[in-house]
Amino acid sequence: MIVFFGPAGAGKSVQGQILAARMGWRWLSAGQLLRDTKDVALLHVMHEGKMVPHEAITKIMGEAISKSANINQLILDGFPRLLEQAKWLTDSQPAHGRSVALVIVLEVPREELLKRLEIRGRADDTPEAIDERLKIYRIEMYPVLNYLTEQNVPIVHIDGTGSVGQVHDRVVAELTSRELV
Ligand SMILES: Nc1ncnc2c1ncn2[C@@H]1O[C@H](COP(=O)(O)OP(=O)(O)O)[C@@H](O)[C@H]1O
Repeated sequence: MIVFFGPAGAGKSVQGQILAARMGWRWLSAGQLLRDTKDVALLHVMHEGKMVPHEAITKIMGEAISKSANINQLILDGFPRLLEQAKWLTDSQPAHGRSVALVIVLEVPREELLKRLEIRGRADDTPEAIDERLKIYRIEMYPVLNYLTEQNVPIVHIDGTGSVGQVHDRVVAELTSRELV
């Protein structure tokens, strides 16, 4: 599994989808899987930019990972976001028969994130929800990355600015140097 990590607007989904399409891998986006449930209570939480309950997101991600048994490599996007999710993921690695090969942290300055989110204009991209999501990221990123470091999960920080193609090239160069492609 390769995890794309970063704040809202960093380009996790775009990069995750391009990489999956190019390599024949599967892209599993927490946000997309949650939206696909059409569950009114979950959608309400998402609309406020808050995190959905642990049980809900781990059930959805766990099922999606289990259903992907025949897929060579999985790209996780937007999961794990919280420490308890990171713990769940490393604890369930043996059950899934997969481990996290690399965490890619996409780095983009705040002003650029805000510009990108304004252009995206998704239903849950209200100023309040964006603020809340960026705040949660600032608070949670260190516990999650520290925990994964302690677990010897490789982490790389990649510059997420520039064109989609430029960022993709940086990602592929990193995966190539680690012999993951
Ligand atoms: N790992 C997660 N745990 C809990 N809630 C999540 C998680 N991932 C996504 N969500 C919910 O889905 C919303 C949209 O997430 P996502 O599509 O990844 O967009 P963004 O990258 O812009 O935050 C989040 O604001 C949150 O409510």
